[in-house]
Amino acid sequence: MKRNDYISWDEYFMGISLLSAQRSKDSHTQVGACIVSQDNKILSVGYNGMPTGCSDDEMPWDRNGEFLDTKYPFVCHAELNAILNHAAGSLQNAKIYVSLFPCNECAKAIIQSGIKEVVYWEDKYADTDGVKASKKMFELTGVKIRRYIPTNREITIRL
Ligand SMILES: Nc1nc(=O)n([C@H]2C[C@H](O)[C@@H](COP(=O)(O)O)O2)cc1CO
Ligand SMILES: [Zn+2]
Repeated sequence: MKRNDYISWDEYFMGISLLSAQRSKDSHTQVGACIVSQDNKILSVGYNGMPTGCSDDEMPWDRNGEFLDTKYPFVCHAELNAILNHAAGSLQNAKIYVSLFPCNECAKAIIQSGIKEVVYWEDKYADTDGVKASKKMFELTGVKIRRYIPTNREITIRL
């Protein structure tokens, strides 16, 4: 008989996004992204981190202070990493599952790469101009945005 308590596609891809976020060295906000084709094949994953070659131990992780003493000019967002990690092929008509709503810079990269749907977990920066700009661009370009509805399913993975 067929097993029927298997996880849904949404749970699977959001779960991978949340697991990827666990790789982040950012102590304040860990973000994960998982890009999936129209027919539900995983194309790429990413999380927020310093550019390759910029040591996690030497780069700043602060949120406040002089701009150049903070993480902001340096850190590569989860969505951009996932897009750039997709070395070959097209992201046309793909979907991106993200643990945090994309900023305006990532929104541009999402649109330009051909991704057509954004499924997000959290939108804690909804009041910022960056996120407002993202929503404007997604609306104008017909990129669908959808909040992931938590199912409260608990999965324990003992590592
Ligand atoms: N969508 C996003 N994807 C991301 O990867 N990030 C990253 C950049 C920083 O490393 C961190 C946000 O830091 P904070 O301002 O919450 O301490 O999350 C941030 C956003 C928010 O737009
Ligand atoms: Zn971003």
